[in-house]
Amino acid sequence: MLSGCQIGDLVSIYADVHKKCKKGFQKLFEDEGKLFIGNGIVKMQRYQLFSNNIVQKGIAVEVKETTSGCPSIGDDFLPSGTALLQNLPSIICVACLDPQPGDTVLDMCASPGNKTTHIAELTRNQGTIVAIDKTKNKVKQLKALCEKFGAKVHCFEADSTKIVALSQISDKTVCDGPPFSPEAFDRILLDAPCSVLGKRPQIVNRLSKKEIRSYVPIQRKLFESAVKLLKPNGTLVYSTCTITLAENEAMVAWALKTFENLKLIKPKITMGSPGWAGVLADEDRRLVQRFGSECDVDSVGFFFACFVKKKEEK
Ligand SMILES: C[S@@+](CC[C@H](N)C(=O)[O-])C[C@H]1O[C@@H](n2cnc3c(N)ncnc32)[C@H](O)[C@@H]1O
Repeated sequence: MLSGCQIGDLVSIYADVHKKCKKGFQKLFEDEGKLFIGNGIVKMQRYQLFSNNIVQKGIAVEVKETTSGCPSIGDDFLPSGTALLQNLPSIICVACLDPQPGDTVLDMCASPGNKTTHIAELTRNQGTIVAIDKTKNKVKQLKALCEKFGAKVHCFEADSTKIVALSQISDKTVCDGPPFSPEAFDRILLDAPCSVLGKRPQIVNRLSKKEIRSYVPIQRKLFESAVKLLKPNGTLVYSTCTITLAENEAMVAWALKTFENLKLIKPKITMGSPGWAGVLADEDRRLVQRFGSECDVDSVGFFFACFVKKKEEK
């Protein structure tokens, strides 16, 4: 922000891709990593942003136009607790989990709880919903969001790769938290930790190839827990907000090969494009749902697949 900028001035907004612009820099910043992203109106002056001992909170520049075309939608857009804005594929993937009143549902990787609250809404708060996340702070966020929306959810801090009991537990219910008896849930959402390459807008990504590849082992372990915890005839939705073949189609191919009792099914809503070629049979590619830049629907990069657990024949 240039010296002399006044509240109400129209200014251009740039991303500093190479992180070279120092806080409080007074001269015009020039760098090849300076990327124009939109225009806005000044709401705070330099001294409010850069003086010592100032708690930097609030809106400094109100965005009016963006190169991405996305509207600026903050917390003030709608009254608190009335609606939660989500990207289209995230909404569709929970709609395809199709939770019903009375169902016992597990959200294995739930924080901050966007999909959990949607699940509660679809069950009309008449299901038994269990939501897990790995760290204390994330569970705090999850509980806060559920509370804000009046979603009746049992939230627990746990590693979802380690939540399956070795055998049936008779003296406790899923509401008491993990470990859970095998085959305890009607529906399971595995919205897996992933390389998040589908996020938009994404001006720059600093993940190394090693980091991008690091998610598959944990996704497989989570999948193993999910299959064990699913009731026969139960529904499992696996989703990621990334675009790699390894975390998406290849994960589905691995699951179908590893768990003979798992069947890929056609989702209730099919707005996504077929999966990428290479690892899945053509009929299976048509069942999985891929979203992203080269797909028909204009949305973030996202992937999901719906499975049903076949009943064992006796
Ligand atoms: C894609 S985010 C979930 C987003 C969430 N479903 C939503 O819609 O708001 C993945 C989450 O998985 C959590 N996570 C990662 N590893 C986990 C594990 N082993 N057990 C449980 N949660 C885990 C992360 O903390 C993160 O919050």
